[in-house]
Amino acid sequence: MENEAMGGHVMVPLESLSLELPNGEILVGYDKDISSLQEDISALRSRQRHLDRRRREALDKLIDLKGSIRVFCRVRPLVQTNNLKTKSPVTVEQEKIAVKSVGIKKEFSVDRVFDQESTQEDVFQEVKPILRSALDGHNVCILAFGQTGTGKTYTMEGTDGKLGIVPRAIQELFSHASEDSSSTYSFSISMLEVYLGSLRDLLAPRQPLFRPTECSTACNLSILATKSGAVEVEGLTDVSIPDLKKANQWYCRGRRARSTSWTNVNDVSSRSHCLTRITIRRHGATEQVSKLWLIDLGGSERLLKTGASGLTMDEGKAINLSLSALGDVIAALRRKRSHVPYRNSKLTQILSDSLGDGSKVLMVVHISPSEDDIGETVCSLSFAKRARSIESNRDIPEDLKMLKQKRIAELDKEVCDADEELKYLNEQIRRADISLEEKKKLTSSICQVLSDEKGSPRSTLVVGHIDATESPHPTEKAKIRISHGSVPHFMSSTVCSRQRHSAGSHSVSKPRLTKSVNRYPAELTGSQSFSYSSCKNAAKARSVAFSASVPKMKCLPVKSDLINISSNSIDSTAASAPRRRESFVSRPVQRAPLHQHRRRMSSLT
Ligand SMILES: Nc1ncnc2c1ncn2[C@@H]1O[C@H](COP(=O)(O)OP(=O)(O)OP(=O)(O)O)[C@@H](O)[C@H]1O
Repeated sequence: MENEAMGGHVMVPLESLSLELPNGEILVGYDKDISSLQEDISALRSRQRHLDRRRREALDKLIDLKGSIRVFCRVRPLVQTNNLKTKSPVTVEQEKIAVKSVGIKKEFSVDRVFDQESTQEDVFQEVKPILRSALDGHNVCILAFGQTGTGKTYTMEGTDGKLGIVPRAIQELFSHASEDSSSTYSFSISMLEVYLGSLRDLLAPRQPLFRPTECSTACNLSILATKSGAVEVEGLTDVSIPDLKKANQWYCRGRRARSTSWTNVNDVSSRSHCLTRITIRRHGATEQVSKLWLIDLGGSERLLKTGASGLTMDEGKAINLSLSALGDVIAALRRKRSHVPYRNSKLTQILSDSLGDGSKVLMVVHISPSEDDIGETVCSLSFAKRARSIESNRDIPEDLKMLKQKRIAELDKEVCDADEELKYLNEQIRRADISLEEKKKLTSSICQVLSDEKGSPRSTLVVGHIDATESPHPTEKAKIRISHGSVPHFMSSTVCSRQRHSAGSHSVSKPRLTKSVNRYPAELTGSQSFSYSSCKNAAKARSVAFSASVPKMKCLPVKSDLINISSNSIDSTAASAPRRRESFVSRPVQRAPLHQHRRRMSSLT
């Protein structure tokens, strides 16, 4: 009987596995399989490291070319309170905003304009690349700036169903971390508010409500700078966020703490800066730590309002001071000045290690399209112009501009291609790791069975389960469940079999077609199998070139708790798939005794 499926179980000839049997005989195939698999994984990992390095370099160049301090402008839709009858003085193009009204005619250039119809998704797509920089180890700052009511909180936090940058960024970080098999990441979150020049920890254990003028210890945090230049807020709560759910819970809690102050203390949040910090730890050969700051700045209209008094005036002054200090710092960085005035405000002190060299800054300036707000709109755009790190395209000669655009497009493509290929490699490594694990488990199970039996090689082992209808001659006696570790009586060697075995080990068996095990055994359906040669898209096509150095692979299904080692006659999918038999069938001397064992098996059925 050729078919070794018995009682719904697939019988696996041991010559398909490479093991040292108790009698000293070596069965070739299995160990080699594991070591080849390990080699494959190591080749894939080395390709992954190489690609990741290339992607990082390209992304870094890309962001620097686009400007390490970038400025976007978002125009809020008109709201009921605006004068809807007059025509909006603001007109926009992709990178330009013109403000025209009586006595005013100004034009501003930014890196990207989001008009009134732009969605949260549109904005986030442009933010995404800078998040990769944060994951790559750079400190990153994303700031929302603008007059009160122009949509800073809408852009950063969003609303239900229209999530803003912060929740999307958190989601993106976790999603990337789960896909990247080259490193492991861990994240933690802190949230604080800068109000009237003091720092308030938004994630601190709850305390009785207090008025801002009566700040307790919770808002007297101080800023420390380490020798290496890193900045830390002393005593600031930093909560580890192991998963997205926990991250969102803590973020919501911080938001609530901010709005509670607002409710109870008369509009505090619109007169404070709210800072969310995600600390990213990338664990690899060395640990890399970076900070992602997501900042909802206080409303800038306070700069222009002079009629305020009392607490409102103090708040206005505080915001005025910190925003102009921020403008000074960014302008000094842009001009590459040797002295950068970080110490002029708490806000710039906290951010001093995240605005300068090696950091990436993105400022989203918010404006209102209404005629009523034209003064504040011009003011906000002037701030943006000062902050922008690169010369506007208008000041660059046409040929240089084209050259730059070309280079940006090339780098963009390089990053995208590398990303796609990395995704593909990650998946391959994940699958190969699963296969390796399964193989190791199988080996140890087989060793267990063999050592239990002391000195008698078995011809076949049942290591999986198949549909009973596909098992032509089920014989209960012939089953060996590896998990039980027990061996049926018929599997024990007899005097005859031992004689045959010793005779056979000296003779060359006739070439008989044996059921070989796939290198990556178990239920190899088309969708589960993977190889470079099956690549369909560009990234996959590139992998084909690489496949010359990496052997083709097939994988185990993730959920397989029973390993179905298929035989040709049982698994038609596997039968049609290319098999790697050479490691098993080309050693007749080693197969001989097993071949004879199979004959004995056949006679039992
Ligand atoms: N792009 C937009 N699309 C739809 N609604 C928006 C948009 N921008 C802002 N809004 C709405 O305008 C209102 C004011 O927005 P938001 O509170 O975000 O402004 P803000 O700049 O954060 O104000 P503050 O400085 O007082 O915190 C909100 O109701 C918000 O939902």
